Amino acid sequence: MVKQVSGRDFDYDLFVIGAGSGGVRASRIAASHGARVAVAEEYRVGGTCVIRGCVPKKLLVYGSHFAEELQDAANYGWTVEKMTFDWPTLRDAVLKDVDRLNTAYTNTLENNKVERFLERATVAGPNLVRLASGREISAKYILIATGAWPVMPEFPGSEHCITSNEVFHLEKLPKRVVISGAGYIAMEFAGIFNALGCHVTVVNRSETILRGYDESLRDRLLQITMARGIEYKFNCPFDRVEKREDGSIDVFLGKQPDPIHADVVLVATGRRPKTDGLGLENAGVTLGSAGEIPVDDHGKTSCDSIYAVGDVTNRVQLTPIAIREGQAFADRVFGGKETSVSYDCIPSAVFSQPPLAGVGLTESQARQAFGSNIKVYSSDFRPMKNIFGHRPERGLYKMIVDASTEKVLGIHMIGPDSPEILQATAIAVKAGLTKADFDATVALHPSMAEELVLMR
Ligand SMILES: Cc1cc2nc3c(=O)[nH]c(=O)nc-3n(C[C@H](O)[C@H](O)[C@H](O)COP(=O)(O)OP(=O)(O)OC[C@H]3O[C@@H](n4cnc5c(N)ncnc54)[C@H](O)[C@@H]3O)c2cc1C
Ligand SMILES: NC(=O)c1ccc[n+]([C@@H]2O[C@H](COP(=O)([O-])OP(=O)(O)OC[C@H]3O[C@@H](n4cnc5c(N)ncnc54)[C@H](O)[C@@H]3O)[C@@H](O)[C@H]2O)c1
Repeated sequence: MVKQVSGRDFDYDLFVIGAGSGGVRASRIAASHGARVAVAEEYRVGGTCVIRGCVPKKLLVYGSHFAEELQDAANYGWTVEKMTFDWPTLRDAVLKDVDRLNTAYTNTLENNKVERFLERATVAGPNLVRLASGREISAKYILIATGAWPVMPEFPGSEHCITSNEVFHLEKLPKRVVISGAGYIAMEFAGIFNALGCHVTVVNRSETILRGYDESLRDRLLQITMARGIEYKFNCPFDRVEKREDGSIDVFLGKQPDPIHADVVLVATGRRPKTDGLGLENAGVTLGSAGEIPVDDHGKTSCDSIYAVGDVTNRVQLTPIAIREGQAFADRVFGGKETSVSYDCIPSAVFSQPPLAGVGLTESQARQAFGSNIKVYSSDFRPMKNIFGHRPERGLYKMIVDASTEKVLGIHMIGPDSPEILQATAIAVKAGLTKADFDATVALHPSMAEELVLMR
């Protein structure tokens, strides 16, 4: 059933700008409700997650993790004669998979009869979109799903640095990598390059890595990655970057006279909503201080005919959220369903090595909300896999519980496979289960996940 679509007054019922996670989902669902939908994409259908984010990143994590598996293999009786790694082979295989997904997403749009314009689009009015070719198209609704873009702070020589956009295309594996930032992208690529044998230096302007994650897990990650050879420079803003004649790069930090020598400098200092030059002023939509599009609970902007979903709204920059927002928009506006997105208990993970993952309140967030009326359970253990592999690294699981109701407020973990384990656990936290519910569940032995039902 199509709601509120007034027949043929407009070229389309919905025009979506941006064919990424949110835009593709919204287009497909709106079309399935009977809407006439078009989408514009200026780069490649699939968006950040598929083309230069989650998917190629995770494949590089898998690829680099073989180093650890191969080192440990000898303990299991394997002889690995000569361990060599070829970056172009991994890079090209990953890029080929990106091509496959790009085609799959394009087919999805085609199969759902969503018209595609492979060019940049801007907003020309409340119901009008202008394509780069100059063509103007009218639509009853416009959905902005243009995502975000890497921030490159201003410092001399920034043009010699790369961002996550370029990191998937490196010609050769660098010997020395300097990474600016200590958030998701920095920690994930620090792990990838370190595992592949590069010397990695993480430079951060503060002392905090992975703000928002539980402190004990962050400390554990820091400890393990330092032992693995990653160097950290904290409270060190970039002063300038200079390129030498041999193509290598000198990174000067703060007032330190001696530079760090690098072959690649990756800047991972956050992503800004992609609204520059989008023409939103033509529809009276004003932007927030970070360049984001402010929206109400249903994704509606200050203009009744314009909605926005995903990273461009700068709420939670995660793919499953962009997808949910796109789905909820299409179901509500074109399917007549009163749906909205719940932002409570969003599970998230950092695919560092080892990975960490969390859902719900961290210990310090719970203390802020509940004072001393919380209980913290933890399991600090050495995974069987690590013992056998002669790895001293320990896993750490934490459960934060409301002392009055025994309700589990948050679960946080670092250790092998923690994102896989956390996804299932997040169901229990979202459902509001108690510590007693966990305790009543029989352990699945031997596993790392059994620690969750054995915590004291
Ligand atoms: C390196 C990296 C790793 C990540 N890893 C994860 C992860 O593991 N898990 C996770 O949940 N999230 C991850 N993310 C975040 C995730 O990719 C984003 O949250 C998600 O892609 C946002 O979806 P979106 O639809 O809002 O925007 P996008 O997917 O960015 O899509 C926006 C699209 O709009 C297009 N566009 C922009 N402006 C215009 C215009 N004017 N005209 C036409 N087209 C336009 C862009 O080209 C793009 O294709 C990662 C991000 C990065 C950068
Ligand atoms: N596994 C995942 O789910 C995943 C992976 C990658 C990215 N993402 C999403 O993409 C977003 C962007 O990732 P990110 O790592 O670029 O951002 P981030 O917000 O995670 O980290 C940014 C880092 O840069 C530092 N920083 C910020 N401004 C700076 C400046 N001007 N100079 C120096 N340092 C500065 C911050 O202190 C922080 O350490 C994330 O917030 C996340 O939502 C998710």
